[in-house]
Amino acid sequence: MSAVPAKSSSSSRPRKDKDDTSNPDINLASIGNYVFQKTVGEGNFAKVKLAKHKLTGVEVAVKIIDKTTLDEKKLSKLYREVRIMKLLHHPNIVKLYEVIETKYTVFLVMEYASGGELYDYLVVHGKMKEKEARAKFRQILSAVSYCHKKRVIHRDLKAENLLLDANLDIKIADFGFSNYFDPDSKLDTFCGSPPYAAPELFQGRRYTGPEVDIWSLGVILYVLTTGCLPFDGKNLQEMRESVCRGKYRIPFYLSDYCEKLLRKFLVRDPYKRAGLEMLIDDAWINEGHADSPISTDVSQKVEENEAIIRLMVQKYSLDRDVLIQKLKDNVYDEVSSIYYLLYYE
Ligand SMILES: CC1(C)C(=O)N([C@H]2C=Cc3c(O)cccc32)c2nc(Nc3ccccc3)ncc21
Repeated sequence: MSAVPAKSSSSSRPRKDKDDTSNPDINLASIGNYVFQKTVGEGNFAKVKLAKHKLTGVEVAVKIIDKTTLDEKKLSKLYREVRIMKLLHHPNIVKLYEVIETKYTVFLVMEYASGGELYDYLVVHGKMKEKEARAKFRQILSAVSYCHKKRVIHRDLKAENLLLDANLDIKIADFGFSNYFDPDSKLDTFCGSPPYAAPELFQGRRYTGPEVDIWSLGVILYVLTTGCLPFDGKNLQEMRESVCRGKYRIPFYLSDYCEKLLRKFLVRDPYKRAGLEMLIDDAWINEGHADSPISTDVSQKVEENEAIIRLMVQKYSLDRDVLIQKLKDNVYDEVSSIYYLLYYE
C-alpha cells in the first residue's frame, strides 16, 4: 500500500524542440537584479531556475516562459495566470515578487520552495501519520479556501504541485490551469491530471468550479494518509472507469474520522459533495486544534512596513512616496520586488 503512485502529467502537450535559438533570452546568466544559479524544473513552455537577488541576496525561483513558442490562446492563458498570481497573498501559496517581460520572454520571479515537491517527500518518507497529514492538509485547505473566496479555482491540485519550503510548510504552485469562476455560471474546460480529476470532468459535464478542486483535495488527503492513489488504472479508460465508479479501498489503519472525511470529499455527485465551508469544522480536521480553527481569510496583503521602507530609501536611495504608491498599485517591478523580498524574508 505504501507504493507512492507514478507522477501524473496534467495534460499531454507537444514537446518543443530544445535547440531553437530564435529566442536570445533563453540562456541568459542573469535578468534584472537576479543572477541565475541552476535549473530547478523544465516544463514544455517554461523553464524554472533558482536565482539570487543581487541586492538582498534572497533566493528566488524564476519561471522563464519563451513567448515565441506560445500561440494566442496560450499567451492569454499566461497573462491570466500572472493576473491570478498577483491577486493571491497567502502563506501557503507561492508568492510572485516581480514580472519582467521582454519581446520574446516573460520572467516570473517567484518564491523558491527549497523543500521540493510533496510528491517526492512521500516517495522518500512513505505515507504520513495522520497527525502530520492533518498539519499539511490544514495548510492546503486554508490556501484553497482562500483562493475560492477570491473566486479563483486551481484545477490542477495534486501532490506534484504541492511544494514544501525550508520549514516543510506547504506552498501551492502552478496556477497554469487556474481560472476565475462565477457561482452562477458553468465552466467546461477539462483540466488537471486524471488520478485527481473529478468524475464530472471525465463525463464532460460543465461545472461551477470549487467542486472540482474539492474532489482533488479528497484524492490528496488519501495520498497523504495512505501513500497510494484511491483511483488508478493502466490507461485513461481504466482510470476513468475507476474514478466514475468512485470505489476506493480504506486501509485498516485509517481512523474512523479520517474515513468519514474522505467520504465527504470523494462524492461522485458534485451537488452532494461537501463545500469547503462545511469541512472547516470537520472532526478529523480539528482533532488537536480545537482552539485554532483554520483561518480561511488569511490574506497576507502587504501592509506598509515602515522599517523596510526606511531601509530601502536609505540603502537604495529610493523615493519614499514612489515606493509607497507602487505598493498601493500592486506593482511587481524591480523596486517593489525589493520590498516584497525583505518583507517576506
Ligand atoms: C516558480 C515555482 C512556483 C515553479 O514554477 N516551480 C517549478 C519548478 C519545479 C517544479 C515542480 O517539480 C513542481 C511544481 C512546480 C515546479 C518551482 N519550484 C520550486 N521549488 C522546487 C525545488 C525543488 C524541486 C522542485 C521544485 N519553487 C518555486 C517554484
